[in-house]
Amino acid sequence: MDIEKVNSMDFGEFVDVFGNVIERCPLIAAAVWSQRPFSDLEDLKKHFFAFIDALPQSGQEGILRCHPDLAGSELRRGTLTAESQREQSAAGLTSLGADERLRLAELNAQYRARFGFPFVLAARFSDRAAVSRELARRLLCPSAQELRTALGEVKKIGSLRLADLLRADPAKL
Ligand SMILES: NC(=O)N[C@H]1NC(=O)NC1=O
Repeated sequence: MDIEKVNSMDFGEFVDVFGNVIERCPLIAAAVWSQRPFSDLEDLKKHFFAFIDALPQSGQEGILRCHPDLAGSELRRGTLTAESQREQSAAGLTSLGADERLRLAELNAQYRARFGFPFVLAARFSDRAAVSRELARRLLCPSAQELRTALGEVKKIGSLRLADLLRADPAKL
């Protein structure tokens, strides 16, 4: 899909296509549509990220709370979004043993209790061992730093999803 195609989309089509660039936050795509035309993919990505950066902390935490746990109950129940399912599969989180799943569930619960939002990590840049390691490490970080790190991961996830939609090299997005 090229940028002319993106710029020609009406509101409904744009939100259908880009509504899950930021997990379960179609409002962001709805707001970005108003900024068209976009000069290129980089410009499109910048608008998604500028919206996130402009939110108050409560809104940024809200975005994090829209993310399902990694290897959590939604994965078990089969209720993840298609994108999240693919990402969690790519990191090997769909084939964890019972012990590993339990350990991740405990760490996820500790993280949520400490920060008030779920642990977010771009799973496609990771694997099952790195997810637990990173979760244990970030659990010890100061809250303000952790909010910044988590939003950085949301942006990595969004970049990869945009790259998939536009079939571009994520490094150039
Ligand atoms: N909790 C969390 O990080 N979830 C996200 N990560 C990812 O790569 N896809 C997701 O849904």
